[in-house]
Amino acid sequence: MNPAGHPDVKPYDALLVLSFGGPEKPEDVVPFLENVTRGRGIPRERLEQVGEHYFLFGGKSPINDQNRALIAALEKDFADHGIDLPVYFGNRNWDPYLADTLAQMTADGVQRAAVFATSAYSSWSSCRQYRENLWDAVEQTTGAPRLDKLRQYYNHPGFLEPVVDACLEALGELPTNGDAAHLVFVTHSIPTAMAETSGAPPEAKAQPRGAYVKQHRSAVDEVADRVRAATGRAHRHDLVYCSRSGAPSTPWLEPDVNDHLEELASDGVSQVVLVPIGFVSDHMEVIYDLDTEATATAERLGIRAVRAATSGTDPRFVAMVRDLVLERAAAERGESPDRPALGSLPAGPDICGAGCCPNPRGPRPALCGADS
Ligand SMILES: CC1=C(CCC(=O)O)c2cc3nc(cc4[nH]c(cc5[nH]c(cc1n2)c(C)c5CCC(=O)O)c(CCC(=O)O)c4C)C(CCC(=O)O)=C3C
Ligand SMILES: [Fe+2]
Repeated sequence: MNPAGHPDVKPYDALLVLSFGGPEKPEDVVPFLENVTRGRGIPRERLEQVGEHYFLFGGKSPINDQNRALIAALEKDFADHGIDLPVYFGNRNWDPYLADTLAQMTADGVQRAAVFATSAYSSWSSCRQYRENLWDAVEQTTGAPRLDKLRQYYNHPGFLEPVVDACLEALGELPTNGDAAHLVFVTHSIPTAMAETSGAPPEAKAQPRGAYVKQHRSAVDEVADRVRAATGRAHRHDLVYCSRSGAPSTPWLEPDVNDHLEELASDGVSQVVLVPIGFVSDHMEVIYDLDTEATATAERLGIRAVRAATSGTDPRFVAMVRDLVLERAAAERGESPDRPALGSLPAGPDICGAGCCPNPRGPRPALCGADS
């Protein structure tokens, strides 16, 4: 508490919500895809397909609106808790671009901001690439504020508890309350090489190499345990992947959700809940890869599929962001805050380890790490 009796956010004077970005209208789709894939060797064919996913939804991704809704919920939550902290919004791949937002924060006199990225797990794509983006933006901005990226939150109760409830709700929509339903936990596929080096530098033989999959398994087991405790039934469950990209010759994490559904159908499974455990809102991967493509696959196979909700603006998820800011602020003041974490892995570090989650295309400077 600060002298006014409000939670103490010192040394922070702003929060930055950092996300992926997405197109807002059809003309944005191609330039957006160019931003995402510059220098990545994504085959032209794949890009055309992904463009079609966006055009199917009018050329607009829901992700920016969802982030604006999260920010509105955060502003209300902060106000309700007597926290005076402006919230800024910056993206990696689309307007509002991170560099523009940082220039605005600088002009507004922000000195030191906490950064919340809309990506819960560790890997180059989901963590270090955002840290590289922060470095680049700070480099371009004279007098930029100091930025502290908040820890990964895949095992935070405020992230996992809404997922448990979403599973229960989805089960309730199935005949006989999803008695025999499989829980199909889905996350974004990444190249297996990126998955292996996630969490630690390539030369490290020790834990936590392979953090991306380990973190997902820990989250999945925790949710499945809690669903079992609530229903009194042990639902069979698996971790599978969506949105594979890249060259066909590069191995990515498998099985793909559609192949997995084929497998389940041949085992006689007739009900599934698709749980987007890798995502925090219903962006394009969720509404296309799961709600459109995987749902059509399930239908074709005679499997009844219900998709569980993402955290979105669930009040517990919003409160988690507040808790992460307060936790980090306390740590930066030299206190020893509680670090809530569920499952088999401890709360992640505030400062990423040296060389963790390396960039597959070679080292690039990144903010918010022991090697920054
Ligand atoms: C781990 C991970 C997350 C989850 C963590 C996080 O949220 O950050 C994520 C999220 C997202 N990915 C998104 C969109 C895209 N990702 C692509 C390509 C890629 N993603 C990768 C990984 C991830 N991606 C990778 C290794 C590539 C290959 C190219 C590269 O090495 O970078 C491509 C290119 C086309 C294609 O090939 O699919 C697009 C359009 C959107 C926006 C959705 C919307 O618009 O609503 C979101 C939230
Ligand atoms: Fe992606």
